[in-house]
Amino acid sequence: MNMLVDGEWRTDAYESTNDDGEFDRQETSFRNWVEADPDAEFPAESGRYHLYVSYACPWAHRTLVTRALRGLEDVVSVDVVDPYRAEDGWQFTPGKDGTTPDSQNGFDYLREAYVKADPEFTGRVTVPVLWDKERETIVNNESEEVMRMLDTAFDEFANDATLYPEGKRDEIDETIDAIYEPINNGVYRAGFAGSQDAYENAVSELFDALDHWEEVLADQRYLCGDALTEADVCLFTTLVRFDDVYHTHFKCNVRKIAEYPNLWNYLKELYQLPGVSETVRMDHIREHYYRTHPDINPKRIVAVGPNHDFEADHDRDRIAGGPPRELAGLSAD
Ligand SMILES: N[C@@H](CCC(=O)N[C@@H](CS)C(=O)NCC(=O)O)C(=O)O
Repeated sequence: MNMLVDGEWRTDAYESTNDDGEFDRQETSFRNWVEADPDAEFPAESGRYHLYVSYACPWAHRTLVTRALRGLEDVVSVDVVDPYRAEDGWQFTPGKDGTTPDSQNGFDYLREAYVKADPEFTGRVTVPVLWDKERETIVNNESEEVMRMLDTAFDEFANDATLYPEGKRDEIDETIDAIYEPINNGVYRAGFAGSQDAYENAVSELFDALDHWEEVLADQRYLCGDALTEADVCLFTTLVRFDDVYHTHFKCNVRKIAEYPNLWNYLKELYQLPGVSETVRMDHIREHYYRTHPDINPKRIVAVGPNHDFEADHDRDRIAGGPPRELAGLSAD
């Protein structure tokens, strides 16, 4: 695998599975916070912060969905890397459909932004990255924290559709934690497993968790009750990729999401919220996964199905609750 070591790009640097063949996800390293306080080190301001993302990445996708749901498109800018991550890591390939140049630094590779932020940086070069245009540095590259900052620090510039309402915060945090290991990271633990046991454990935990949430969603609108929250954003970005890539490429093939009536309708409802469909680029998702992991898919052939219609009607209005008023009135198209 490829990473930076003391600011130098290395292609032979680390093992991502442990001795039992289990996938180990590394900790991210830039952990500063944007705050709604003009005296903070990183104060929330319109036009000051920038996201580097890949449309392929479920972690980066959380930040894009939050930005869309809070109406922050004109407040926080975005650049999009090439979905295909080759030897040199995430790359800017303007001209390829759906990608952008690096509008902030003019770099060819995302790793250059990491080195600019820390010339001695050691670690993986991951998306998402929240970049501060004023200090010219990385604020944070941990998706859960970037999502939280977009949702809570920018209220002055955002709509009122908070995804982290007071009174629900503990439950939201607990739910985000509860779905992380078996579901969000579980698909990776299955896909990158280096042993049969590690794979089977991951898959069985994954489908137990999906079965559980399928039941919860039978008579509850969202993961934490009547109101849409950050926990739903976190589940959404895994569910929307599931049948196209995790089911086949990561061998998570006990069931498809489309075979779970409640999860499937819930997924369609979230997809149809204003601004969300624009954040879903299935071409980038497919290309990234099928081409970027040659140890799993050596011929790099990109699977073409299943072409779900996420715009099809959903049945979630049968359950109490619904999207926040700010979003309910807007049409998805
Ligand atoms: N914990 C991080 C994980 C981010 C992450 O692993 N992103 C992947 C893309 S899906 C990445 O950039 N991987 C590059 C690499 O590992 O070299 C977060 O949630 O932000």
